[in-house]
Amino acid sequence: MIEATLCFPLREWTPDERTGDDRERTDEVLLIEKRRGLGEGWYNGPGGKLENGETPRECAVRETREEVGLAVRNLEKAGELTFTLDGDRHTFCHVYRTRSFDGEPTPSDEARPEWVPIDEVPYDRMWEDDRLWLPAVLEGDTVAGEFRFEGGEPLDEADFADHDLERDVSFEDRS
Ligand SMILES: Nc1ncnc2c1[nH]c(=O)n2[C@H]1C[C@H](O)[C@@H](COP(=O)(O)OP(=O)(O)OP(=O)(O)O)O1
Repeated sequence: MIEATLCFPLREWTPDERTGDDRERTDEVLLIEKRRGLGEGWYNGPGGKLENGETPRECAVRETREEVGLAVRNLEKAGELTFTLDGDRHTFCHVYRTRSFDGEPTPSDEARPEWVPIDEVPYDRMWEDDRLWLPAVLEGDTVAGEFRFEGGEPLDEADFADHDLERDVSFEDRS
């Protein structure tokens, strides 16, 4: 089974007096438009597969740096998601959020970053399961879930079948 991570950097959006942009204050989340690999063309958080010897937290920090050039710190564990394919466990994904980071997001070969107000997340351009668990993560809750896909590899072309989801979960493993 693949072990992977997702990281959702958050910031408070403040009105811009210079440009007169005075939309209501809201949080924004840094999403990426994936340029290659699994989920290509869809929005997601920065993240990817663990490398040898790496902890999930180290992986989330590395992937966020590699994909969008942001140095994230103080990651808070927000979710544990299992994706199954045709009844077999395919990917186990650790989800983090953070409000601590240095740098400005910049595009890479893998990803185009975009700050998005949390009430405008483009769920119609994301993995089908994201709309089920990401709102809770962006609201500060914790989640654990299993999301079942059917139809064979690759996972991003399989059909989303059903799921189980728990909120307000505590994680024994603080990785
Ligand atoms: N169903 C679903 N919803 C939301 N997010 C995901 C899924 N399935 C997934 O695999 N994912 C996430 C988990 C990972 O963050 C990415 C997939 O990682 P990938 O881009 O393949 O990993 P990298 O290590 O960056 O890839 P390569 O470097 O090997 O190209 O999607």
